[in-house]
Amino acid sequence: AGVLLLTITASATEGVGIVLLVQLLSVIGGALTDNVVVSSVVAVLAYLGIPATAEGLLGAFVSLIALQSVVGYARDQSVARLQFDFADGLRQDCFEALLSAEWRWIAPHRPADLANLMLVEMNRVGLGVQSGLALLAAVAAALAYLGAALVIASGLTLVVLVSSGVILLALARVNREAYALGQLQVSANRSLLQTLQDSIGSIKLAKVLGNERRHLSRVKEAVAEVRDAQLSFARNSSLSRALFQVCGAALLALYVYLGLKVLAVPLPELLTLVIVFARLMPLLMNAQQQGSRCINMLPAFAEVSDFLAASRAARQADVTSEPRPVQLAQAIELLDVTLAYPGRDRPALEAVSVTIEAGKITAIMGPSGAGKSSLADIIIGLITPDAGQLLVDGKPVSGADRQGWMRTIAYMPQEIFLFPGTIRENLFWARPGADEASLVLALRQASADFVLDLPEGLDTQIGQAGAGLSGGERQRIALARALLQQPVLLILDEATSALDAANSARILEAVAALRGSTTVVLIGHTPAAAVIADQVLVMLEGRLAAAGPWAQVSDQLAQTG
Ligand SMILES: Nc1ncnc2c1ncn2[C@@H]1O[C@H](COP(=O)(O)OP(=O)(O)OP(=O)(O)O)[C@@H](O)[C@H]1O
Repeated sequence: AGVLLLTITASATEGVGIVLLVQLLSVIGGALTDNVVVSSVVAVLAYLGIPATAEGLLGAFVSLIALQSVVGYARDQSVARLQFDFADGLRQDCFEALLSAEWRWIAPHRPADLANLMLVEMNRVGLGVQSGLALLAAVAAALAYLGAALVIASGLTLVVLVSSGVILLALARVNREAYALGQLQVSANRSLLQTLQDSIGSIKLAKVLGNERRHLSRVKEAVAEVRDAQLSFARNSSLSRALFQVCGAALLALYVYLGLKVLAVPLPELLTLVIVFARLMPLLMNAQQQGSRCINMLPAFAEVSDFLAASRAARQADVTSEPRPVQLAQAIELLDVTLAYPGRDRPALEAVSVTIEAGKITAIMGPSGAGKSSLADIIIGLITPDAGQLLVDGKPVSGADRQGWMRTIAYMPQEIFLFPGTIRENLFWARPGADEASLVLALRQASADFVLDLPEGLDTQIGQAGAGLSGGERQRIALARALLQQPVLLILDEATSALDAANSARILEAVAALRGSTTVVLIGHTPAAAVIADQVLVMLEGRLAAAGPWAQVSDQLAQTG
């Protein structure tokens, strides 16, 4: 509302300025214009003690322009603030909606696409808002000029109005192209970010394989795609500006001719009209340019608002701010669980029923794609199965309990994440403000007490994503962080598969020591984990193929081949 008020005020000063100008010309020409608006302006000036002389009018004109500049300055500041407030607010809404969405909806999204949406497209939305407000300002100023022109010479102004409308209509095709180019820009931005992320993520591999040039040419292609979309839009803008200028000049010449020869408009008014139209044309041109920029940004806005609507529709139901922790005393059961991902012929899980006893270690094994991670996602409560149930101590985990159940679980994926900062800060993520003794105990339990021997101990800084530590060290710190949570259930999803035998054995030893106190689920391909497990579940093509102690299951597998 503030921006609108400032825009209207700035525009009104433009209109009044013109009226002052016509009055000035009348004074110079010696004939005062007999017009209600002009005489009102003169009356206001008289009230302010400013005489309707050349000096008085010139002084009023300069003061008015100064006022206009001050208001314009304030408006520009407000527009900039509004632009960022809008984009930042939308960014925050999108991120909140993303965090609150069901994992099943989030999982297929590529991180680079989400980053592109939150960074690049959101900035473009901000620029669109800026253009929209500039369009509003240009239209308001044009209306003020037109208002002043109507006061001075209504007939001629109507001709101007109609012909300006015709020019704008003629540019409709240019605007349609601006929209299509905006859509192209969205897909080009997305593919650039994706290509950059892939290439940066695989620099090490590129060096080893010696295919840096291939990466370079892929990035070059993606950059060229973005540049082409931007250049096409710049060409589109320049073309519309050039067309507008030529048509504007031709029309101005026509109006002056009509004013002089046909409508016999008095000279001071005609001169003022020339000024009005000479100022009006760039304003309308600016309005067209800003409008076209706004249209170009519309696909980015559509992308962002579609994403926001879809993530809100995928909102995890029954989210409460204070979830009740779910206790586990006897067993976790899956009953006839079936899960199918969209676009896949075969269900990822088909009628799977398993029991995981509390305090025991369960290993889920099977080849790649057998459904191990999907099974873990259902046990965690991240995904609700299409059919079947998750029971904890015989009670279904659904509604608000699902959130409470997730809070009691620690999950360690293969690609663990350490935040940049100290080891202590990383451990605090699991239990803020945990005392020294608990930290040391968790590190010992996770076989990560090497940390205590580092020169800076718990205050050792670790780089981005845990740089400066070996894979095994990172994994053990992550295990200590998971244990600090004092989880009811600990899930290690392929957590040792990237480690060497010695490191993997260390982690498994630490896990084996949890037997009796924590329920553990180990997911993996290797028998090493199965050996320490009380129970092994073997998955094959989405079905449970065997279940029991490793000795029994391995015999069964050997028999069936
Ligand atoms: N988000 C998803 N969208 C579509 N299909 C998926 C999705 N996640 C998994 N799948 C498919 O479901 C099946 C089971 O996948 P899952 O990740 O559970 O197997 P897995 O046994 O854990 O495999 P791996 O050992 O390779 O991690 C696979 O065919 C996989 O392609």
